Amino acid sequence: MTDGTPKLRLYNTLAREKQAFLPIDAKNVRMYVCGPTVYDYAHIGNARPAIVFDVLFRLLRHLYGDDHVTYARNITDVDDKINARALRDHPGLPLNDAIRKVTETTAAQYQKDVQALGCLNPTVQPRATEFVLPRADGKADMVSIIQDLIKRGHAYEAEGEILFDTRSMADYGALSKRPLDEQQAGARVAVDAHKRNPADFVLWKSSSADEPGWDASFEVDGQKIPIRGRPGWHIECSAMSAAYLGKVFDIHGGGLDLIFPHHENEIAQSRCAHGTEVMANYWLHNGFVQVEGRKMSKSEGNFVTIAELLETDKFGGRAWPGEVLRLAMLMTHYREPIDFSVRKLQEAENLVARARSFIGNTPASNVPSEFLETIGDDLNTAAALNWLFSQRGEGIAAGEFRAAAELLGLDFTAKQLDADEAEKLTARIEQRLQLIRAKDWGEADRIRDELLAEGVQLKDGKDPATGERITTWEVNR
Ligand SMILES: Nc1ncnc2c1ncn2[C@@H]1O[C@H](COP(=O)(O)OP(=O)(O)OP(=O)(O)O)[C@@H](O)[C@H]1O
Ligand SMILES: [Zn+2]
Repeated sequence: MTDGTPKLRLYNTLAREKQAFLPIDAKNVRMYVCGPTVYDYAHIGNARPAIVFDVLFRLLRHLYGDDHVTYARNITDVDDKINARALRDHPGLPLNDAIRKVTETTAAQYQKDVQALGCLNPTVQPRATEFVLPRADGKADMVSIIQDLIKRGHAYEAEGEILFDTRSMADYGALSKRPLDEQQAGARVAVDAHKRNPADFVLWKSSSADEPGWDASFEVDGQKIPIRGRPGWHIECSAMSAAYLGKVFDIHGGGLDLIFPHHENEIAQSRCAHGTEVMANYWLHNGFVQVEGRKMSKSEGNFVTIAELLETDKFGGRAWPGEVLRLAMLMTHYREPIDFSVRKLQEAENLVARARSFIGNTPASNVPSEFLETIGDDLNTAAALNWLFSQRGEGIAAGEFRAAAELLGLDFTAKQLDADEAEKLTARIEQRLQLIRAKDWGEADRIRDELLAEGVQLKDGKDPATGERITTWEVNR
């Protein structure tokens, strides 16, 4: 950074090309990422945006300074899927209590999951329900944004709903490159008879007595229309991003599936409510985690939860450490699809083991400039990791290796064992000794390699008194 300009280029979905990243304010670089809808455990697919944008957050902090980046990732805690889950799981509770139970446990589990994957906490994690009605602190809220949209002629009321009028925005569809006419062709007109245009979407919908709702009233053509209701999904992000990052900010991220309709509609709402040319300057989208060529998703039922992967033997007959999953994700460029497999995790685990034995307990020094440049080229973690591992033993110092890995959020130093871990370790060593006695060398080696990847090095020897095989261990710190 000799000329003072950060070397970062990002593929911008809005422009369909890689562009030099120039922040609006280098003293406060602002990024918003759509977070989880908290009704169920997060799966490996949901882990991908958390990891990818955590790497970008770390890189931005590296380039602009830790205190000069604001990263907001919301928690969607109002959604019809949440209501359904609350009714199913807690039929005895009043609906609001049941909903709170579902959202609080799911959100807490999500925090635990992403922390285990080495993700930093975002600067702020707003919850949608706190941004529905006008706030005492004057931060942006959904009801006021909807009212502004009505006032500016971009929204209308029909059958107890407030809808966004897509025809009122000249360049609606610019992000997904779907012209309105195309969208109209396949629309189910009969179902949406109350809409002016088939592409119009809900900003606010009325709630029945047994649905969660907020008392709001909207002024339409000089008339107050009270609607006890709930927000549409898209308006949540328009409000929370404006609340923390302002009307126009730098980066907006999420998975590829969010480009349309979610991000398209966020843009429509925010730009039309605020009268701005853009909502965010750079739109980034991660590719899918796939299983046999299909997107991992709850509705497909082809998912493994993060908790299952880390804590049970559901995937590949064993539990996997968080940094192995993280590395496995970063071995593919964020815009490419990842086919998720046991082999991929094993490959990552081998690399973790090699990195551990190389780094030992060396403290971190400087991030090598070639590594930084490669990451700065549209977050090319795959190429950067290739380069890094090819340099091991070829001149790069262990401290530089460690600094580079830390920039990706990969901690390759071994942890100290607590009592619980020590007990588990003893059991695995005993299990391995039994396998050796049974001449099952393959399985015995697998346990040794697994432990190595976790930072525990086994040493085989003989008890000098009895001549019996014994195993000692040390932690690579
Ligand atoms: N298979 C996947 N690969 C990569 N990203 C994904 C995948 N599935 C969901 N995401 C992303 O995870 C984030 C969290 O989204 P959300 O909680 O709404 O998940 P979801 O859409 O309910 O998941 P699902 O698609 O399984 O229903 C979004 O950015 C979404 O794009
Ligand atoms: Zn969003």
